[in-house]
Amino acid sequence: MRRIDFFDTTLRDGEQSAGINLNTAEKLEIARQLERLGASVIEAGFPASSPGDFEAVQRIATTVRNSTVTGLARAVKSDIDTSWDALKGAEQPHLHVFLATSPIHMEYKLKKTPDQVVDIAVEAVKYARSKFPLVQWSAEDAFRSDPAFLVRILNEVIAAGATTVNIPDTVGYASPQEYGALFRFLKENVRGIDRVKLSAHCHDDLGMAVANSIAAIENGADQVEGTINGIGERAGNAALEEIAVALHIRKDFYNLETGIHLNEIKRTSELVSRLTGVMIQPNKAVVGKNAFAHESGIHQDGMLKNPETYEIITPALIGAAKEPLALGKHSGRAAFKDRAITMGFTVSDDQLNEVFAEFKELADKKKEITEDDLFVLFTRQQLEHTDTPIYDLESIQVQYGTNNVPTATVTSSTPEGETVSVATTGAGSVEAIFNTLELLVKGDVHILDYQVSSIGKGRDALGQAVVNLNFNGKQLTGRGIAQDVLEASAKAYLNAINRQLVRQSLETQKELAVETVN
Ligand SMILES: CC(=O)SCCNC(=O)CCNC(=O)[C@H](O)C(C)(C)COP(=O)(O)OP(=O)(O)OC[C@H]1O[C@@H](n2cnc3c(N)ncnc32)[C@H](O)[C@@H]1OP(=O)(O)O
Ligand SMILES: CC(C)C(=O)C(=O)O
Repeated sequence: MRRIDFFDTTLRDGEQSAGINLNTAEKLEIARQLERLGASVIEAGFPASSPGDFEAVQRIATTVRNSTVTGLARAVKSDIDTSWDALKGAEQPHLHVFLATSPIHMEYKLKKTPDQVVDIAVEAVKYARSKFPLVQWSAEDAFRSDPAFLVRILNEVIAAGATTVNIPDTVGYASPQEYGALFRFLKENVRGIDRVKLSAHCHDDLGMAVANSIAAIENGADQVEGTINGIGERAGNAALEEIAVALHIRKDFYNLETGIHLNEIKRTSELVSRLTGVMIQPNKAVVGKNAFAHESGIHQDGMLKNPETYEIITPALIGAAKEPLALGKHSGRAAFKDRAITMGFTVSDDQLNEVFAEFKELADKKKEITEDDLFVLFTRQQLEHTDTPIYDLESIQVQYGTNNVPTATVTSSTPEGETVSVATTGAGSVEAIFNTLELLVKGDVHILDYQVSSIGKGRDALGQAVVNLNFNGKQLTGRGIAQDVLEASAKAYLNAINRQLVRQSLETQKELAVETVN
């Protein structure tokens, strides 16, 4: 049976969504889960773009073994060299190098003639192949390129040693018929195209990314690229979980296999949503909260008589069937560890002891510990390990009354190692907290977005806050979880600020390392 490879770019194109910033521990956790999901290729980042991306790609390349790990590079020698340093420890070092081929990108962005673009692409692929056994070349904005020019440049990059060629619809402009026709045309006209992998990369600006990816598959693509939950630049990328489930459910029509373990989809989707802070719309295909909810009487009647009347996908297929609650206040370490492993987490004994203590604390406060709560405990544990001095919230007190001015008092340790208490007022409790924290961090902070949600069900569910803010000119997203939403809000704010401190510290370390070498 023909196989379609899944190239996951959640950690690169997905992270390019406005406001998403993942740290290395979060990226590693997502990469491990993508490996379990069965992604053929994981694009872990853009190593030359920042020390943080470099570190994450390097960690993922040396950790993941069952998926190929790649990183993105411009057609520039220094980007390729930096990517090699990040990726050389991988099982099968793979580079993804790109250059735009559409008239508008060549003329206005690159300021190069088509001939120059061909030469730069060929040189970059040859140079990349002198280091990497696997090199994917992407024609950025391929769909808006002249098809004859695409044939010419693809002939050249394949001759230069590209092992995969990718034909992106960078701005989400294609319709399925047109995108499929382009793949058929390239299959029929490019020399050596059957010797390399042919890849599709679609964006969702007109809501057609998944349909376009499937059209490419129908017309000869060997690989599809996309992200979990469809996150990504602007309107996002093709949602990989939707493509995988569509190919499975309509196997009778497509007759293809993918290597994707469908029962890992729900867990992967939740992990990505929680760590990025990007909520999943309730009616989203496959992973939305309502994807399996049958509300109206006629549908419910049909479901009761025969579920197949209205249900084409079962929750169990994507791993969404919930286990009965197994853990509570009286549970011990063995059952707890077993549950962590079943949920797909990799935790050392030290980490386990730490999370177990938090679990016991939570079990004292809550009647029921759900899988959602456990998920929060495990992911939080992965987030908060850093050697960089950061702000650590010790306590928060808020005075609120309908006839009082809300006042917040925060006590926190600072990166300088002091413990300070600050207090001020605001128009509401949350504003009072944010104003107080702004005094604490002594910076220029603008709140761009703020969301609060509950994790799990019931009135004693944990509260999650996501704060998107601008701190001294940098856009950052922070997440906080606590029993109380005000505490969660303060934690989310400080989490965003701490991310910038960790990033700055990585940049300083890199500059010092460069100075030492020089
Ligand atoms: C379609 C996509 O998703 S492509 C991936 C997009 N992702 C990102 O851009 C995220 C990471 N990017 C970054 O951190 C920065 O843009 C960097 C570090 C890569 C470069 O930063 P800077 O050196 O400041 O350059 P800046 O971003 O302003 O401009 C990009 C430059 O790269 C050039 N360029 C763009 N694509 C390519 C390419 N594929 N190959 C070679 N050069 C390229 C542009 O023409 C421009 O060159 P110019 O400065 O001579 O005009
Ligand atoms: C780098 C390429 C593959 C890309 O992200 C795009 O064209 O959208």
